[in-house]
Amino acid sequence: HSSTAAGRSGALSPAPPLSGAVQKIDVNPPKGTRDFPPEDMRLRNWLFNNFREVSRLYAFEEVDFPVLENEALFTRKAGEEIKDQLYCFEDQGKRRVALRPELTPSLARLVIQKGKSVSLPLKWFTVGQCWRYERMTRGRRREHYQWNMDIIGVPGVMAEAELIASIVTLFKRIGITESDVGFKVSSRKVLQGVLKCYSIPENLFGKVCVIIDKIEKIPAEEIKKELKVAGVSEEAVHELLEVLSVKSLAELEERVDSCGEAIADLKQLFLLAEKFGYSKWLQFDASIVRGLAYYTGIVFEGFDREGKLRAICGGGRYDHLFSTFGADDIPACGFGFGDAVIVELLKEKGLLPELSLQVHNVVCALDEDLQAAAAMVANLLREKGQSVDLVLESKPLKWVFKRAARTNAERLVIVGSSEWQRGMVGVKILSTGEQYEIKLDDLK
Ligand SMILES: Nc1ccc(Br)nc1
Repeated sequence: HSSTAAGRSGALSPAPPLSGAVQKIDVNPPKGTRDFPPEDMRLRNWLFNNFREVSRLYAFEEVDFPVLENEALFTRKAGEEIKDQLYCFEDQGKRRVALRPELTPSLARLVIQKGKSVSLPLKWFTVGQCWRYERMTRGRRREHYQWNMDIIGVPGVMAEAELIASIVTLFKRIGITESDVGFKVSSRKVLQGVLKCYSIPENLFGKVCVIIDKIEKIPAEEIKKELKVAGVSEEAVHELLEVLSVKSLAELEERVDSCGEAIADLKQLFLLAEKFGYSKWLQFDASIVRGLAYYTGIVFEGFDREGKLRAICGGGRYDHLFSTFGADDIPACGFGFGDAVIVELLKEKGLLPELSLQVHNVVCALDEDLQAAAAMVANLLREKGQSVDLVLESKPLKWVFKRAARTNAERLVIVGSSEWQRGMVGVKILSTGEQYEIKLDDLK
């Protein structure tokens, strides 16, 4: 809304074209993006307030970053979809910039920027909009909001256990139980072990994980071909795919002796899950790798047990992200929790909350020259912390009653001239219909 003098006086506002034929703008938001009209915004605020409350319970500090970042933050060379779909452009200063597709690189950038001025461990959270440029052929969204929680500076799996605990807390708060969702958990150290066994160079690790993450999305032959093109030997490819189909930690222990570290981490995590009281939510699943190149250890994703939806959330350990930005490495882990799949799940489970506009008072003047008096009454109530929907034009009482019903007002405060002369106002309690007069000073 223009608050400049020009806006008020209209001095600079353009004159309507003489022809009167004004081309109607497209009132829809850009392709792949959403508006949040009041009802949708109430649901979003309800969800985000739960994100924030859980973050507070776990003593995480809120941080935020620009949605626009230097493109270099995301130009990893591991063939990730997130890179292929980067929403990037050259700005008017000829800088290569991008709308962030995820939040972790921004977080790492800020941690490096803060350097020695922050003491570890850091526990930071943010809720931010993330973008991708998806060819509209697939008609998917190009933006979503993610809740991110990250623990920076803790090498042990207590950090991952704490992060998963926070997500369990969130699920419980919104009515989701372990019969609705679970977490598939694995460790990328399993793959690292295999690659080492077959002396595949370390620098292929990220790329191999990104390819393997597509295992349920593209045929195995395609996976094998991409791995071979990436430089993985035939026998290593075979062993990789074998390992991914292992069904239990015990079986993994038997099969691959190079997974010692992975198994130790996973055993520790399942033990901690027991202590945290959420072991029923977890299951080992060797095929879980996640599609981000920078994970290096435990990885996990929240899934719906009916198998109808995409992953609800996902995360893991990323101990070398900082060195890819030219800084000293700091052990780190975190997760992202999107705002879309969870709403689909709540719909499926009939758990969407009923959220309506709630107003304490509708205040109206019975005639034009009492508008100022009505404004005084509104001000008095607002100073007492009460919400007031002040009727801003003279309207028939019938209109006011309808308005009060639509805003679920608790009561109607009517300013009429005879009452006002006596320092009184009329009150109608809308739930009971009870009606009475009250001295202005006694209005609370
Ligand atoms: N990374 C990303 C960004 C935006 C959407 Br929608 N999905 C994934």
